[in-house]
Order: sequence, then C-alpha cells, then structure tokens
Amino acid sequence: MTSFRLDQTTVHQPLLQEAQRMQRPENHLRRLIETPDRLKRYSIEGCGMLLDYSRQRLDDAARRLLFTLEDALRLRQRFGAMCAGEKINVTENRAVLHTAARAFGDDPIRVDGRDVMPEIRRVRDQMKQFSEQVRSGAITGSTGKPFRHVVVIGIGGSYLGTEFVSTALAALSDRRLTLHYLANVDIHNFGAVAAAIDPETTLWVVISKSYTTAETSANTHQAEQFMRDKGLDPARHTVTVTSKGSPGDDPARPVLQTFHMFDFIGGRYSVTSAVGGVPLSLLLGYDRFEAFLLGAAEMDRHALEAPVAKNLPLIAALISIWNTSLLGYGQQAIIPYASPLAKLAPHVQQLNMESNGKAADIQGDSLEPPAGVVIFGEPGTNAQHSFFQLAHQGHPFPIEFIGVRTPQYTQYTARSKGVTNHQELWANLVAQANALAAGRPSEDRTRHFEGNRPSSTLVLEDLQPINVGRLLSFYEARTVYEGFIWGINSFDQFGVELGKVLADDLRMRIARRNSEPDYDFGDMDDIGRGYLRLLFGESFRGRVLSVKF
Ligand SMILES: O=P(O)(O)OC[C@H]1O[C@](O)(CO)[C@@H](O)[C@@H]1O
Repeated sequence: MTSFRLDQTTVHQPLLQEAQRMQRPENHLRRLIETPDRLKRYSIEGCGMLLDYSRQRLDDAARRLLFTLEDALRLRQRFGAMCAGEKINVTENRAVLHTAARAFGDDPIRVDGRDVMPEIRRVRDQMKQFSEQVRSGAITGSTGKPFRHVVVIGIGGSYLGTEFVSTALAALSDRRLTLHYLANVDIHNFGAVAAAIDPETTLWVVISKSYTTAETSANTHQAEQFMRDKGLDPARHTVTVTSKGSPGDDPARPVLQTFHMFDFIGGRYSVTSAVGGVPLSLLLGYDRFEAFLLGAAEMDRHALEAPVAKNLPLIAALISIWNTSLLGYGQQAIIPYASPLAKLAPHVQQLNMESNGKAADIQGDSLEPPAGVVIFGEPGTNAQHSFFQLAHQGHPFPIEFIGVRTPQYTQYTARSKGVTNHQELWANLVAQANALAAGRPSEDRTRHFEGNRPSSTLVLEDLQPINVGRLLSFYEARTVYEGFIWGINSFDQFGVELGKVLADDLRMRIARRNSEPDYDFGDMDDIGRGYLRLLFGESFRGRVLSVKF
C-alpha cells in the first residue's frame, strides 16, 4: 500500500527496530568507520559535489531499509509532480514552482493551463536590462549621480536567501555597488544603514511578496522620509519586487521599476526569482546571477532524476529523517568550513524550519511528534571555539559539515607550521568529524569522549556561482523531500500568524497612547499593560521610572 507519511508506511516499525539495533555497542561509529571501504561505500559524487555520509550511524542493513522509503512514499514521483506545476500546496491551493524560476528549456510549465515560463523569462530579461543600466550609470539617482549603494528592504525569505548568496559570492563583486540589508524594524538597523550609505547614490530595493509585512512597510516609510529630508525624490531611488497587483505594484506610487514575483514561489524558496535576482544582478552583474541559476537548475534535475542511491539531496533528507524521527536527535547543525558560507545556516533555518515545523499532516490530521528539527550553525573553525564543547561532550546533535576544496583569495598564501591557512582549515574539518564519530574513552569522566556522534560532509569544488546555486538547490530539495517523508505541507506557514495578530492589537494601543497621552492601557491584560507602561517610562505599578528607556 502506498502512503504519504513515514509513520503510516509498513517500513516505519522495521526502521524503529533498526534504530534500536544501531544503539548496540558493536554498532558504535568507532566500529562502523573501520569497516572496509567505508568512505567509498558511504559517499556519493554528483552535480559537482561529494556527499560523505560515512560518519552517519548507518550500516548496510539499516541503509537498505531506509532507502526503500523512496519507493514506499513515491518521493521522486512527488518531486516531479511539484516541478510540473501540480498544486501540492493544498492549503493555499497553489503550485510550488521555485524550480521554474531557474528553468531555461523551452518546455512549458503550466499552472491552471497557463504556461508560466514566458512571464518568468520576461522578469529575467527585465533584471538583466535594469542591472546593466544601473551598473553602467545609464540610470542615476535624482541628482544625476550613478548608484553606489543598494539597500534591500525585506525580511524573512525576502532577504535571507539573498544574504546567503551575496555573502558566498562577495569575492566576485567588482565593488561597483555595495549591498546592505534592512530587515528588522529595529531603528538601530536603519541607523546603521543610514551611517553606511550616501543617500544621493543609494538605490532602495523594497522586496515583499504581500507588501503588507509590518516591518517592511515601516522601513519603507522610514527610508522615504530619509530621502525627502535629504531633498531626494524617492521615486527616483526605489524599485519594488512584489506580487502583481500588490500595493507595491501601484502606478499611483511611482518607482523606478517594479519586478514581479509569483504566488507559486514561496518567500523561503524565492532567491532564484527577482527576490534574489534584482540585488544579486546589481551586485555581481547579471551573468553571474545566471550562472547561479544554472547551478540550481542542474541540482534540480539531479534531485529529480538520480536514483536514490546516487541522489545527494534525497540521501541527505533520508539521513535527516533517520536522525530526527528514528534515532531521536532534536537538533542539527550546519557547519561550513568556509567563512563565505556564514549566512547559509540563517537561510536554511527559515527554509527548513518554516517549511517543516508542522504538527498537522497534509490532510490536516495531527502529527505526533510534530515534524521538523531545530537547525543552527556557524562557520568552522569558529564553531570549535564556541559550542563544540557541547558537541563533543554534551547533548549530542548531528552535524552537516561543508568543505570547499579550492578557496578564493589564493593570492594570499602563507605557511604556518608547514601548512597554508586553507590546509589548516581542512585539517580541522577532517579532525572534528573523526573525533565526533570515534570519540576517545577515558577513565576520567571530564576527559571522556563518548563519540558515536553522527555527521556528514558535503564537499564543493569552489565558491563559484554555479556551485552556490547547486548548494542552494541541494538544501531546498532536501527540505522538500523531508516534508514529503513526514507527509506534511512544507509550503504554507500559518504558524507565523498568531504573533502578528497579537502585535496588531498592541500596535493599535500604542498608537492610541501616542495620540491620547491620558490613555493608561487600563483596559489591557496585566502583563501587556505592564510592558506598555514600561515602554512609556512608567514602572509596572504606574510610577514614573527615574531611568528613562
Ligand atoms: O515577502 P513578504 O510578504 O514581506 O513576507 C516576508 C516573510 O514573512 C513570512 O511570510 C512569514 O515569516 C515569510 O514566509 C516571508 O518570507
């Protein structure tokens, strides 16, 4: 019987038994990594990347059973349906077509019978033309000066993916334009940006699918006031990236240009759409953005076509489910031994946790335990000097290491202790995964290393756009496959609504106090009242505080 969720397949109970079997001492990773050809048999190359999962708590029997989930849950078939435009986001009645944003073939991709590719190609052409005109100085600000700064105003998926990619590819920028991010509504964020830019040569890119997000609206108003105070015309310094017909696509609110994003691409999957395309083509030139798209497209094809035993994102998803739902780890870390990938974990936090942090399956039935896993991460070797004490001796969590074989900045090469900095980095990358797996027993409990702590290592050749595109699509596909296995809808996000509704009520009360100084929040709940009184300089008990906040 085919099913749509892990715990309803006939494989689930046998997998739980395999997980129990892997707890036995003879199956400690220290033993597993000593089996013949372990690295060769538990690693796979594809799409210009190497996935080494030799330090995962799997032996041949457990792996064989885990891989049967692909067929039992029709995983690649469902991935193909997604790429073909099937409306798999059932709660919002939408297709999920982030893969179409980087499709370059002539094949139509239809939603409700209409081919979406012409519109996608039109936006790509618009980005190419606009970025060339800005970078060449053909388009200038309202005082005739060419743009030198770009400020992205956006939050969540409207900037996190772009920040990951712009940080990864920063070395390729010709420094013609400097990219800044204004995401948080915190005025400190705006103040830092205002101090870093020259208003006359600054282009503001307002990115919001809905154009109703409170933080982005507040920051946009702040920026427009800032420009007017400088005698600049906001219409000559602003572009918008938004859904067709949203408030940001209103001819009555003139801007330099508007770039459309589509309802079938969710924010956390949108970096290959105009959300990433506008800032990245301005920063790097359109050709490099296109190379990034081609890398993502190649990994999309691999994720769909490669058989499970050779499918990097599908194997990574199966391992993630094995670690989370069968071995019971509640967290995962992404540790890239490459500083340019410093913003990968923050992007994957939204991508994966906003997609899969769900307690209901795709049919609306309860999922117990809920799906999803806590994801965090920092670059190595920094993480070794931050939280690796816990990684080695505290509560265990699986790690996904990332290595880059050929670094940027090779012009700076010195040797210390006989090795270059990059070789030193690699020595630590390899050592950490080995230490976590093998451990080192000791009679002295303070110096005892239990080991048996699983990790995978993903190796990229370099940080050229094509490989960053492949990496982006790898994590998107891994997230999608995990959601398919849990049987959830990875493409809605109702969990973010309640906080926004409560904030709406508080915002209304603060606005009332701003216009009615005598309003004392007396009609509020005790805790809310205490905080709003504190905000206005009163103690919890209504006395005016000596220290003003
Ligand atoms: O692009 P918008 O509509 O401003 O939304 C920004 C972000 O807010 C969310 O809707 C909720 O966090 C994200 O999914 C989205 O990326």
